[in-house]
Amino acid sequence: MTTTPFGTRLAEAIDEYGHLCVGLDPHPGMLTDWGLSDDAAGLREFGQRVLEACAGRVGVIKPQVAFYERYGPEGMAVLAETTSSAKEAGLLVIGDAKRGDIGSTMAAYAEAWLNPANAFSVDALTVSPYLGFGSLGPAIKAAQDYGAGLFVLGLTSNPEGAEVQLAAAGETGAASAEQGKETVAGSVIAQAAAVNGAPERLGGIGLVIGATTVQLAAEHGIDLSVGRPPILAPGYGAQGATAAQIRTGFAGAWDQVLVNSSRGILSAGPGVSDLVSSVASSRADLD
Ligand SMILES: O=C(O)c1cc(=O)[nH]c(=O)n1[C@@H]1O[C@H](COP(=O)(O)O)[C@@H](O)[C@H]1O
Repeated sequence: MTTTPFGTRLAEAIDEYGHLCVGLDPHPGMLTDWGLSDDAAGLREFGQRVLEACAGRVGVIKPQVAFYERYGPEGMAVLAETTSSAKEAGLLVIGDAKRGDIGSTMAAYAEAWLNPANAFSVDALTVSPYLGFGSLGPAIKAAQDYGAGLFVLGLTSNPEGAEVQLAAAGETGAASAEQGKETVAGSVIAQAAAVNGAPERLGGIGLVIGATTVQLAAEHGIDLSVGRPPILAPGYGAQGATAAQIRTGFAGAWDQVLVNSSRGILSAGPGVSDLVSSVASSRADLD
């Protein structure tokens, strides 16, 4: 059975449901605010309510793995269950696990998260290239083999990211980068673009570019539209970026962008109808 490539599936989801991605970040304080227990049962109920609010209203959700991992095996079982229910409801799932390791270990992470036969299988995974872009090779191969996607951390939304991401690129990275090659992030972004080639609509190897930091791309001569990577843009809402700033910041790359909102949506809970209203107003704000 051939799977439609992730870039194509994501482009269709954006066309149908717009640019909003809802983040499932069940902070312990949020479970309490929702009147739920701070355990796996609370986590399960949280996920069911968010999925009910999202199904048929957004195209993509992004569970943040750390909030499940902290409940041990029971939490990870809830993650697998929530992911599988989301897929059944027609949602694309980005697993936000930010994996990154030496190549041989990266291959095992890629199998765990991208092989559809495995319990945590997601449509796309967030990965860190800061052990060197080449260390992601096995994950890129797995993504291509399984028709899955990756979102490679480029310019992250947190202010501390700049000390690494905007440092001068070393010899190897700079030599292989054709644009924005002066910085580490520019080199990473250029190498992701090279893997994508020239896709019709969106490639399978995406980037994470913070909604709060996107202006750094233009300031450092980085063209985000080369290779048409899908772009996951966290930072809308709780971290302060507005829809107007995001549209201006991404400019010509806007049709590649998926804007994540986690606390901005979830703080409307615990009622499903309030979550639905919050999803609708964020979608209208962004679209
Ligand atoms: O990869 C991510 O999703 C990510 C990258 C980044 O640069 N900044 C960032 O905030 N994120 C994630 O996006 C989500 C943002 O959550 P809110 O600030 O509550 O909307 C969290 O799950 C973060 O882990």
